Amino acid sequence: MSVELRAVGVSLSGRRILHGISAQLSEPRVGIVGRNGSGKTTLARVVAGLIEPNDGEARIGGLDMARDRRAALAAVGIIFQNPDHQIIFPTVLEEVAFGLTQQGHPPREADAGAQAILQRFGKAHWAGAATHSLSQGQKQLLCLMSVLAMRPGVIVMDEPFSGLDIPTRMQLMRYLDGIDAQVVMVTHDPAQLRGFDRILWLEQGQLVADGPPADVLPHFEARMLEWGGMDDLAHLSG
Ligand SMILES: Nc1ncnc2c1ncn2[C@@H]1O[C@H](COP(=O)(O)OP(=O)(O)OP(=O)(O)O)[C@@H](O)[C@H]1O
Repeated sequence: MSVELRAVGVSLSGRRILHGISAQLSEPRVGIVGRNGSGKTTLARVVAGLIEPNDGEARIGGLDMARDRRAALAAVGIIFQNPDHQIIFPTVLEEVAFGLTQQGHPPREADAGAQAILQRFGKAHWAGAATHSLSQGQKQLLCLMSVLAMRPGVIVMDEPFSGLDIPTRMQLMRYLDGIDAQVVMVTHDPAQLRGFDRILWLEQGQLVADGPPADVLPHFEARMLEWGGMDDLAHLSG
């Protein structure tokens, strides 16, 4: 699977948010870093097909995700920062089965698929559990299992570990290690990108660096520390 961004430009509410982003992403683990407001979430939503670019195009496996929603449902899974915005069903099994039903699987098949993924993660006993009773980390794992049940080629994650304590984060990162799908992950924490293959660094909606972590992250961290030492918060509006 490969994500292809060709001169992607996005305007929201009349404001230019992304400018001419081009990248062909075929590496298994791709990180997107940048300051608050640099356009990371917008780019992640473009990759997932949730935003159609005003200019250029975004494709996965040659298909335009924003125009072909059926293909998008099969090709790309999405995990957001807050699992509470994603979970809609009262029980774990219903939540996991929902995506499979949406993909067109009949109910019994969807239930079997949901059971299988719970089993794979050693969580078969969660099937009847109330989703609202889960901890934040458990909810995020539920989202991950729900997405994996749909067997996407690409998983887009937007700050998936913020708000989780260190052991929970480490555990979820270990789960990620074992996943075959390509992962495109937005974060501003370089520590979460250990083992990644490629990093895109966005500033003010433009790609300012693109390469292996060893090349990009030291510059990114140095720049963040440099900016952190300055009083520039007053300039962030606009
Ligand atoms: N629907 C919208 N309408 C207008 N402007 C928007 C909209 N959504 C985002 N923006 C603006 O686009 C810019 C980029 O936002 P985006 O959420 O993509 O950045 P980000 O890098 O993910 O930020 P953060 O790290 O704070 O989540 C910000 O200035 C934001 O205010």
